[in-house]
Amino acid sequence: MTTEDTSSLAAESLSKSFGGVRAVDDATVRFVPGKINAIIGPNGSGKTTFLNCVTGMIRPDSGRVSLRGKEITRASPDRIVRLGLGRSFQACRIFPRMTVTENLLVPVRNRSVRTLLGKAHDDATVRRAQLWLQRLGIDHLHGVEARDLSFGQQKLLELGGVLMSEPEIVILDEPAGGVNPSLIRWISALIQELNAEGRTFVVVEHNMELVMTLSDHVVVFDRGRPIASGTPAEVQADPRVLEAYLGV
Ligand SMILES: Nc1ncnc2c1ncn2[C@@H]1O[C@H](COP(=O)(O)OP(=O)(O)OP(=O)(O)O)[C@@H](O)[C@H]1O
Repeated sequence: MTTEDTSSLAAESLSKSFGGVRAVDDATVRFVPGKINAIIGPNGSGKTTFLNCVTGMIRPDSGRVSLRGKEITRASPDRIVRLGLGRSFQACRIFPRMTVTENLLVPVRNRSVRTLLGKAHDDATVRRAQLWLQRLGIDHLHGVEARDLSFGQQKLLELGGVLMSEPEIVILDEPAGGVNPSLIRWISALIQELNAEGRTFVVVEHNMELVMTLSDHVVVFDRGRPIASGTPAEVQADPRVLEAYLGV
C-alpha cells in the first residue's frame, strides 16, 4: 500500500497562480483520515485557494487531488460532494430569503436543473433536516428566514447544509470567524462529536486556541505551500512556523 492509499484525501504537487501570484505553490498534503485536520497559515498564504482546488471550485494549474486513492482533480464540485466531501465557505453561503428548513432542503450541493425541477422532498429528507437542526441547536428557528438569523446562527445553518449531504469528510473554512466565544465552544463540541462518529474534518482557521485544542493534525501553509505538519504541539515548537507567523 502506498502512502497515498492510506490517506482518504490527498493533494500532490498542487499549484495555482493568479496572474503573477503563486497562490498555491507545489503543495503536497495528506490529510489524516478519521481525524480533525487543521490548516493554518498567515493571511494570503493560499489556504482558501488550496481548498478551492481540492473541492473542484477552481482548477489547479498542475498537480493532482485524490480521494481514497482515486483521482478527483478534474471532477466537478457536485461530483466531489457526491463522493463524500462536504464544504462550508469563509463567507457563509445560505439563501437569505428562504427559511431555515428550506435552506437545508434546497439542493445547494447538487445544483443540477434536473434536481431543482425534480419532485418535492420526501418525508425522510424533511425528517433528516429536522434532526440536523435539532443537533445544531437551531430547530426552534425552523420557520425563520435565514436573513433574520444572527451571523453565528447562519454559520450553523450553513454547517447543517453541508451535513445534509452526509459527507464522510467535512471541510470548514473558518468556522469560528466572526463568531462569539460561547458559540465557538458549541461549534467545537459539535465538530468533536461528529468526528467521534467517524467523520474526517479539515478545518481552516485563524483562531489558534481553537486549532490547538480541537485538532489532531495541523498543516501550516506559508506562501502557497505547506511548511510544517504534525500534532499541535509539534507545529507550535517548529521554528519554521514561528518564522512564518512572526518573521523571526
Ligand atoms: N481570485 C483571485 N484572483 C487573484 N488573486 C487571488 C485570487 N484568490 C486568491 N488570490 C491571491 O492568492 C493568494 C492566496 O490567497 P488565499 O485567499 O488563498 O489565502 P488564505 O491563506 O486563504 O488567506 P486568508 O487567511 O486571508 O483567508 C493571495 O495573495 C490572494 O490575494
